[in-house]
Amino acid sequence: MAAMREALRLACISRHGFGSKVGLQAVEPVSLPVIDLGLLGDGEHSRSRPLVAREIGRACQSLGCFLVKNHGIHESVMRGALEAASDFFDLSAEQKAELESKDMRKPVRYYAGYKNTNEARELLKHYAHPLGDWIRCWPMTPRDYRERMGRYATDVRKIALLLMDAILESLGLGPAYLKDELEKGMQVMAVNCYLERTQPDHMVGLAPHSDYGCITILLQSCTGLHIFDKEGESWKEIPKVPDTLYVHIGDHLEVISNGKYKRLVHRAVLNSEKRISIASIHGLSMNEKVTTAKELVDEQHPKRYKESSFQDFVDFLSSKNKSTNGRSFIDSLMINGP
Ligand SMILES: O=C(O)CCC(=O)C(=O)O
Ligand SMILES: [Fe+2]
Repeated sequence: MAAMREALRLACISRHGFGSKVGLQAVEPVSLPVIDLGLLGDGEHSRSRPLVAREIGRACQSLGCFLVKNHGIHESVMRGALEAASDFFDLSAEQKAELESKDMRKPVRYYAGYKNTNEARELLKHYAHPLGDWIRCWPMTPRDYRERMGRYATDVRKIALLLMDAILESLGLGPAYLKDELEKGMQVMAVNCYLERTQPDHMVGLAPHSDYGCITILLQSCTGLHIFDKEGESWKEIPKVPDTLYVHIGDHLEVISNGKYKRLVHRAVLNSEKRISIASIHGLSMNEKVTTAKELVDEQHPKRYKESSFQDFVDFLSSKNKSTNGRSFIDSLMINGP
């Protein structure tokens, strides 16, 4: 009887839909390119650098994501960040509620999805760059949260800058392209905690979406991230590969590249254990407009996106469901519509 109910339930859930209801249907792990960052960091004249940049470009253009190894972040720093996050979510509901807000504009915000929705997710979102400006707004408890998360934030940002440099190079944009803007850019950390999957499982993780920034670097305690593979038209699971970090493309890189590199639609599902993920989102600063590189616009490739800033994204989120007709942020930027 239970098996029949399960079979019926699986048959009811659309296999490829973008719907937020995520069942237990089998989702294959995806095979991801693994980029050796050790070969990128050797300075601009390293012989391997152009090859690695090309490899990154290929990954951006095909799947829209890849893993990085030899990234230089010590295992203890990554473990420390995951533990600090876990310790924060272990605090009492009252303690966490002190940071609770529905205001998307707040630089530090706690949100418990299970309170009002069927999302079994808690989120602590905080700005992280410039770190000195924001860290004093981060949670004061657990006592070592700021130190442990701060160390990871600093390290992961270095990787983001290195990767953005290589990604822009792979687009044929000069070595100084957006260098200053990225140096001054935003880093937002979405620290997520998903409850373990229980039966009956009417709860979901995180609904399908793309991230607003240029790139997202994700650290996870166990599997639960799915990406939408456009070619296979199916969801695929991101494996957890020891010592690697996972990277995917956000809306603003799609805009810069005039659609050559597409944002990656992804979702999170529940695991049989509590899951922590830390998504570090990197882009230009609050009021800096992101525009399509003019080098990538010509008669055959007319400009496809309007310019926008991080502030525009936050405003968009704040007005969602009021005036956006269910459209995503990137849809709202497309000159000829989605
Ligand atoms: O938990 C995950 O794996 C994904 C999190 C995510 O997509 C986000 O925070 O934007
Ligand atoms: Fe995301």
